Amino acid sequence: MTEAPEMRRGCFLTVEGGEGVGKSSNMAFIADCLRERGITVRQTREPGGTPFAEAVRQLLLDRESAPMPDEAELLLIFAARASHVRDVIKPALARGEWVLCDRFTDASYAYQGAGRELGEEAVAWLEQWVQGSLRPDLTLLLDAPVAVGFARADQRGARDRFESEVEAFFERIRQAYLARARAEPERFRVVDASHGLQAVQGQIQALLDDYLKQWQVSGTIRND
Ligand SMILES: Nc1ncnc2c1ncn2[C@@H]1O[C@H](COP(=O)(O)OP(=O)(O)O)[C@@H](O)[C@H]1O
Ligand SMILES: Cc1cn([C@H]2C[C@H](O)[C@@H](COP(=O)(O)OP(=O)(O)O)O2)c(=O)[nH]c1=O
Repeated sequence: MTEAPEMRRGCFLTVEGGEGVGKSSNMAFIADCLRERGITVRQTREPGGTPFAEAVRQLLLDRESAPMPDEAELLLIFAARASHVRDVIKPALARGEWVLCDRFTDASYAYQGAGRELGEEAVAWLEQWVQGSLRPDLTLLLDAPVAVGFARADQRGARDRFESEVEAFFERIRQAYLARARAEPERFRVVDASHGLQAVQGQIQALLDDYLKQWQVSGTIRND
């Protein structure tokens, strides 16, 4: 008999993409799709997810923050992540919950590794040190041209510290995300986020249905 997904160790699902592609708009939709199937979902975000990490987020996003070296930005992101991983993500997964996270370490590869041009090596080292073997099981990459994302993000309000960067920064980020998706096709699902919200949600629903079938068939239990 196939074991119900909620009986196993939880699944770690992340949502990634550039600015304004619709991550925040789709988080509740994804959580609802999973809950409708009886799955317990812990919805969270990065940078953030714990009081400490949310304080670091303020520092990172605030345009009035004192200028910081790119290396300091990367270290702050991993400082926040250490708290989030230890206090929220790992305990939830151990309880068998599904963790749905708005951005995770793929964002560090894309924004700091490629956008800030710090390279992959420093990110990979911090990833291993801070996370151990913890990696997302499934990553939905919402992809849209940079100009499309910004036209949407600008409707939302004033730009934060990251959003104030030049267009070339966001082109590097988009290409880095797409390259990561090509390198790990079994983990990534790329969603064409340039369409309207309903069409995007249709794609997401189909991808999730497909993934849930796989999850039920394989009966995967990971041992971190
Ligand atoms: N597929 C879509 N088509 C049109 N507008 C969208 C779509 N997805 C999101 N939006 C709108 O674009 C803006 C940015 O979306 P948001 O979800 O905040 O993006 P992100 O979290 O990826 O930066 C919001 O005003 C949202 O209502
Ligand atoms: C998780 C993470 C986020 N970020 C940046 C990307 C975003 O500009 C910012 C905040 O993320 P987010 O709240 O997802 O921004 P938005 O909804 O505007 O897309 O943090 C990094 O640079 N590196 C990281 O590792």
